[in-house]
Amino acid sequence: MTTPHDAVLHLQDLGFAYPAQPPLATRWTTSIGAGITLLHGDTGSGKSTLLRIMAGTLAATGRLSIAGIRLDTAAEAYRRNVFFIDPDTDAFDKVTALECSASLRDGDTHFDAFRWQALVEGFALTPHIGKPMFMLSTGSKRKVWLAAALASSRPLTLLDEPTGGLDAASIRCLWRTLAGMSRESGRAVVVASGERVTGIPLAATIELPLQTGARHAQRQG
Ligand SMILES: Nc1ncnc2c1ncn2[C@@H]1O[C@H](COP(=O)(O)OP(=O)(O)OP(=O)(O)O)[C@@H](O)[C@H]1O
Repeated sequence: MTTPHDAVLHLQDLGFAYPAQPPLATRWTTSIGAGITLLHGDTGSGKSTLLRIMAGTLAATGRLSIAGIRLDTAAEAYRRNVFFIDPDTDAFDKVTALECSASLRDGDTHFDAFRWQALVEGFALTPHIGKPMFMLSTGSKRKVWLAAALASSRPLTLLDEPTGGLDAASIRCLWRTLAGMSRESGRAVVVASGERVTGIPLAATIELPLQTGARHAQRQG
């Protein structure tokens, strides 16, 4: 089990509820270590909400830290350590896929340009890379974000339903890449999915809904 000491992301006493709704988390403490962690639950169980909280874009009670950097005291540094794109965003609609990719790697000094290129080819994105994002299909947009996410060197990458809208060949490319990344030290990837993930080694699985007051709720694999 990942301890706070070897955690990439540590959550301490996390609490969150939408107004007039039951809490999604109550004093939840857990550590997410290197490798692939599956955040698994049915529709509406809170996967996207928890990803936004982990990304530091949705406020919750409790304490979050990445590699020791706390969100409450060093928000900018914390967010620089996370790669997260809300799949519903229209923030990149006016730029081309290539410009979007450049903006997503901005400030990421160890961005892996070779892996990015391999992913662009593996996702068959090459014919679309010069098009404005608003012209791309849901699946192609997701591929642009995934290529940037998987080539990023940020310690924490958050992927929300990454297979949504992807063709079978791209899904195979995604899992192959994630399987390779599962062995990278100091790099944590959280995959939120309503489907179980088989065929790649998982460091841990977090099941939603969370147990009230759960401590280290995840189980291995
Ligand atoms: N802005 C909001 N205000 C109030 N309730 C919300 C808001 N966003 C989500 N919810 C509710 O919170 C719960 C969790 O939503 P969330 O989108 O996090 O779940 P999810 O597991 O990602 O679902 P899906 O698999 O459908 O994407 C749902 O009941 C949803 O209706």
